[in-house]
Formats: sequence, C-alpha cells, structure tokens
Amino acid sequence: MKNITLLGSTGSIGTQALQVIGAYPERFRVRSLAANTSVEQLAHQARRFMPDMVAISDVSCYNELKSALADVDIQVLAGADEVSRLAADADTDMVLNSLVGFAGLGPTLAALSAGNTLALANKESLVAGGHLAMELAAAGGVDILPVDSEHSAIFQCLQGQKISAVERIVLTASGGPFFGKTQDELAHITAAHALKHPNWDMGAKITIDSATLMNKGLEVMEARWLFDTAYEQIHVVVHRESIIHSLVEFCDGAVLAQLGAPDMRVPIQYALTWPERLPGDAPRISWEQLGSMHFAAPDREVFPCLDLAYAAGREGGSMPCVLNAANEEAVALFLKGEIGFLTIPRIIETVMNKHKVITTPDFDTLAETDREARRLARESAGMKG
Ligand SMILES: NC(=O)C1=CN([C@@H]2O[C@H](COP(=O)(O)OP(=O)(O)OC[C@H]3O[C@@H](n4cnc5c(N)ncnc54)[C@H](OP(=O)(O)O)[C@@H]3O)[C@@H](O)[C@H]2O)C=CC1
Ligand SMILES: CC(=O)[C@@H](O)[C@H](O)COP(=O)(O)O
Ligand SMILES: [Mn+2]
Repeated sequence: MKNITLLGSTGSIGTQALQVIGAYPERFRVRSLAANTSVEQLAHQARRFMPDMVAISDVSCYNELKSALADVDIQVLAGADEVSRLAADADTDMVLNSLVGFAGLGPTLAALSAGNTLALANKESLVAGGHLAMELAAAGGVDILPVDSEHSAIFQCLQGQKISAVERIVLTASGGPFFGKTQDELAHITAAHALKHPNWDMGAKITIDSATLMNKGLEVMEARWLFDTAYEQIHVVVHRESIIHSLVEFCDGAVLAQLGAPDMRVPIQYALTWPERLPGDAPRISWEQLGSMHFAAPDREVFPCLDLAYAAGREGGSMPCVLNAANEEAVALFLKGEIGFLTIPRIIETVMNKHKVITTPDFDTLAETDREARRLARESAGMKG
C-alpha cells in the first residue's frame, strides 16, 4: 500500500490523480490532501478518501473547513507552512505536488529534504529552484518522477537507456489556440479566447502559458533539471495533435517517442506506479482514422516567451525565478482583463532587464526575488503595489 500526499487535490491534475488513486484502492491510500481556497471541494474529497490530514493554504478558510469536517476523524491544518509540513510527513511514501506556481517550491523542497519520493507536476518548482531541488534529490537519493506529459514521455523513452547516449531532447508543443496568428491578430484577443486549448483541458494559468508558449519555455527549464541536459540539447517542435508527447534522439541516430491520446491520467498513473505499468482507461488512438500528424517550427517572433525562457535558463541563478514570477503576475492580470495578451512578454522582459542575477540563491533569497519581481511586474503593468 502506497501512502500518497496529494498537494493541489482540487485542481485539474489533483482531481485526475484522485481518479487514478480511486481506481486502485488496494494499492494507494490518501495520506493527506491540500488546496488553497476550495473548501467545499476539499471537504468532499476528504469524505470520499478519508485521509489522516487535510491542509488549506489560505488561513482565512480554516474555520469553514474545520466545521465542514467536524464529524470525521481528519486533522485540519491551515497555512502554507502546514502544506510544506504535509510534504515532509514521515508516513508518506510519495508526494504528488500538483500545486500551481511558485507556491509549489517550498513543498517540493520539503518533500525532498524528508526523503519522500516526489511525483512532480508543479514545473514552477524546478524553474525557480531547480538547483536546490536536484541537489536535495541527489544528496538523499530521492526519486523525482515527472508528471508533466512531455517529461513523462522523455522519462519513459529513457527507461533502460544511458543519459550519456542522448543527443537531443525534442519537446513537442501543441502551438496553443493561436498557432499561425500574427501579432496584429493577437492584439485584441481576450482571456476567453486564450483559455480554449486545442487538445488539453487544464487549469487557467497553464492554459494561458500554453497560448503564449511560455509553458514550453518553462518545460525547457524543467527538462534541463530533470534530465541534466544542456540547453543546446533541448529543442522545441510544434506538433499540433499532442499525440507525440515528446521525443529523444540518441547518438546512433535512433529516435524514441512516447505517444498516446492527450489524457493526463496516463503520466499521472505512470508516476504513481513506476516502474510498473497498470491498466488504465485513457482513450485509445485509432491510427487508421488519425491519418496524419503535423509539425512546424515555433514562431519565436509572435511568441517571444519561448526565447525569454531560454535566455533566463541560460543566464541561470535567480533569473528563471524572476521570469516565472513576472509571468505569474502578468498571466493573473491578463486573466482579470487588466492587460492585453501581447503585454505579457513585454512585462516579463522589462522585469528581467531590471534584475541583477544572484548566482546560487537559497530558498529565502528566491522567495524575496519572487516577491520583488511580482512587485516590478505590477508596476510595469501600471498597477499599484
Ligand atoms: N493541468 C494539466 O493538465 C497540467 C498541469 N501541469 C502543471 O501542474 C500544476 C497544476 O496545474 P493545474 O492542475 O492545471 O492547476 P489548477 O489551477 O487546476 O490547480 C491548482 C491547485 O493548486 C492549489 N493551489 C493554488 N495555489 C495554491 C497555494 N498558494 N497554496 C496551496 N495550494 C494552491 C489549488 O487550490 P484551490 O482549488 O483551492 O485554488 C488547486 O488545488 C502546474 O504547475 C501546471 O503547470 C503540468 C502538466 C499538465
Ligand atoms: C498536458 C501538458 O503536459 C501540458 O503542459 C501541455 O503540454 C500543454 O500544451 P502545450 O504543448 O500547448 O504547451
Ligand atoms: Mn506539459
């Protein structure tokens, strides 16, 4: 029986993870659940899966959650520190971190420090603090199992292979809802347009990141850390159908890829059961009906976020944390209708240009860097505070 701590249980990944866990009650037990503000949903999940503990990050939600679970034997906790405490819990076999944003970094580091195997969906952890996470994982011999579909694909292709035989990693990108558009055409698009991803049903933040290609930029950095690969060896290609989840090119010219319907339950389940594979009910592809698949180079001028991310990654140190924080703020403002789509990369570039890189930031330095970059992003967008 594997005891799972699921952080971000009320989100897109979190709810799909509970479907996977619920399908295998003889293998998985939910040790704890955590969310930010979704009290009703979290309480409902807690009643269904009966974890030992639940945590709500927003302390103002504590009383409501506590009374919603007053009649069951579940410990109720509140605050970001308690979410990290759940990640470090000694009776947990695996932490699935499906929080969104920089908020995931503390729990990622807490899980790794405690020696808890980490199934990682929260790519922002590795973007902002990859050097800290990988150092902890190496020092404690702790496995990080990728959940992000592209990284799961690469991980699957690398089973039984030597990383030294890899020539190039090729991350596939759907191209998002605005593939083929010009800058002029993007000037007046709204959040409602950008939230229509062609192939995946995901949380709002990652869906906007997919539309700007920042998601792929973050994934380039995520791959750099997970597979210890130089940026020169990480390539991005647009593949419109999201059926090839990524490819690995080897030194002998062989190319391995992982394919399947775009369904996150597959990489989630693989992370939970690795190195085993268990039956799952993701849709199967009819190859005859599929007909053809399409590939293209990303348009780096219309979607400058991809190269901003490569630049931040190459600069290293605190710069990826700055890019990530500015992006989180810009995306939040875009979702609220306070800035246009094309302003997102402009804000990020402005904030990056103002930052003086710190070479090997510790967690507290990253937290301060994140706060300051958010402030600068709001200032650059013409917002107060
Ligand atoms: N969705 C997908 O298909 C994929 C997602 N990912 C990555 O997985 C992560 C999660 O994405 P997704 O599930 O789409 O996101 P969602 O927005 O759907 O869910 C986010 C979850 O995190 C919780 N949360 C948000 N902020 C905080 C906080 N400050 N403290 C504690 N909990 C918080 C939310 O709680 P509440 O409900 O209370 O707000 C919710 O449970 C992201 O890093 C994303 O990039 C990667 C690949 C695919
Ligand atoms: C499902 C998943 O892993 C997402 O990160 C997805 O890849 C987003 O699609 P894009 O390729 O459009 O960024
Ligand atoms: Mn992905």
